[in-house]
Amino acid sequence: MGGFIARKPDICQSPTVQSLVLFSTAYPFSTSLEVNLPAVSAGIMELLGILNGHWAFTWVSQDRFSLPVVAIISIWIVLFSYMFYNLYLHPLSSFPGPWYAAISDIFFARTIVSGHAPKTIRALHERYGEVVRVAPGELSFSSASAWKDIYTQRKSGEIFTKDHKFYITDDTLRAPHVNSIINVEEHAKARKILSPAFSSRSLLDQEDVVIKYADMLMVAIAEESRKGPLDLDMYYNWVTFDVLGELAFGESFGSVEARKTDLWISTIMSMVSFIAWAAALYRVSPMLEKMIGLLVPPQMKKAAFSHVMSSKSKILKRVKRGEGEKKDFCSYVLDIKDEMGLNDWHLTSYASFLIMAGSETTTTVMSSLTYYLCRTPRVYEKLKHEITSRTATFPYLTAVIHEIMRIFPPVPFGLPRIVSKGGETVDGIFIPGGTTVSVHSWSSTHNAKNFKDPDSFVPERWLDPDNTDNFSASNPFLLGPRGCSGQNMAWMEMRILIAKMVFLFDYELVDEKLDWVRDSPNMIIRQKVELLTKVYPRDVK
Ligand code: HEM
Repeated sequence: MGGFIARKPDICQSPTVQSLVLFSTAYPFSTSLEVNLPAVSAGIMELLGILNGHWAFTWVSQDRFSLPVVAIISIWIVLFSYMFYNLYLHPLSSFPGPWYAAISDIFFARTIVSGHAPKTIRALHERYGEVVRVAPGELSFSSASAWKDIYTQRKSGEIFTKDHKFYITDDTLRAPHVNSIINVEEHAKARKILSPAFSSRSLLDQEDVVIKYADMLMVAIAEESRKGPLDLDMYYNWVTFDVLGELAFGESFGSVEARKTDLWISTIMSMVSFIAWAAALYRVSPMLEKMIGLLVPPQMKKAAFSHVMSSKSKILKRVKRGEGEKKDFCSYVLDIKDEMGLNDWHLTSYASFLIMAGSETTTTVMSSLTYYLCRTPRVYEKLKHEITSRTATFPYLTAVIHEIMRIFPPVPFGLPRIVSKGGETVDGIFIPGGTTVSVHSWSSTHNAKNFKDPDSFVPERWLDPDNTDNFSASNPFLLGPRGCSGQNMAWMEMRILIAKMVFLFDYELVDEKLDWVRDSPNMIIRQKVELLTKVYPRDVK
């Protein structure tokens, strides 16, 4: 027995215990809904005070446990109470979902970086229904009506804001850009200033650029295909990046011409993985996210850093060059530079986002379509017939593009938004304010309630007047004020590339066992998969 009065202060007064308690309460509850954080922390301190007055006090005073041990036990109690609270007392506790997703953010964080998020979340929807609690403060939806409820303006005039846990920004690697600005007014300003870049007039100029690079690509494919099978995913990547390079910086990456992947392109996937890791770590603890450099594989960190540095040098080169005859995307970003207080990191971030947003997505559509056309010769023949007969309009081509973006949405993830203060109704259900909500795109387009035979590639569904599918459940470009600005450009580019590919070539997959859905890892967006294809220029076969 030791003289505890002299040796042991009240454990609640210990700065170490206090900071541990505050940290362990603050960070888990910070992901929770409209919780009064000081009140929760005070409650837990009170609880520790009671413990201190009873067993902890006695046990420490009797030298059975040292102060650090009591602190650790106390933290376990706090964590246990947190999990218990999440499971049984939380405002979302009545929503369906697995217990392991409800108790902490770890399950969802792991899902983000697992590479299998679309499959995992779809399986949860199939098991628990159209609304699933995927994290303590987060609900995922898969119904058609939730899209409008979550992403468009509410009757009250409010818009659910983007969730900062996902759209993380800092002043260097992830400086805010048009897509990641959280503040509604600030975003509206940035979007408005950029809008001329996406007008119908600009689209006409952009079409010339797309045709130029699409023609170069066709020549490259025709010539290279004589040497053996081609990884078409890489070829599509070259062309979409070159187009965006020219449109964004007034200078392409020169990949189609050199038939070689630029360093910028080769590091972009590491940047996306880095962003996915940041989002995953931030959910577990903002402190962990700050240590991301120590936690992700060194090659990923190196590639992400090199990507940012090459983006920065590209944008600075563009700024130095000044305005040319034609405006590029950078011209519009530079127009808002002073008004919005953008520094070099912001400019880098804008450029990097615009290029990534406009190229990886389109590449995904092109590669996925090549795969599905090879696997569904009926559709390929029908499309070939439409394109080679040069009709005035191409309704089947349009249906094919809708269907490929349904079966393999380029952004398959649920884009998270925060329910406004006071709560709102989503899909007919009242959701408390502060809840993170999203429509999981992949689950919505593979929900059998929305689409018959959701795993079958059937473009005809988009043309059949008697079809009963719910087309409003497929929104590859999102809806509302935060929807894709470049969708007209994307449609134009996809139509040109697909029409040229189908007009000029027949193709066949080399790997008979390739399963595009199973074999495409996903980190927010699809990661690269080799799409080795034997290409036959039509008159050669
Ligand atoms: C098939 C191709 C494409 C798909 C499926 C697609 C999809 C999307 C989606 C889902 C968003 C919303 C992201 C979010 O809320 O976090 C988005 C935003 C955006 N996309 Fe696209 N996109 C495509 C092509 C393009 C192209 C070619 C451009 C042109 C550069 C572009 C520019 C943008 C921009 C600027 C935003 C941000 C809009 C804002 O926040 O105001 N996208 N896109």
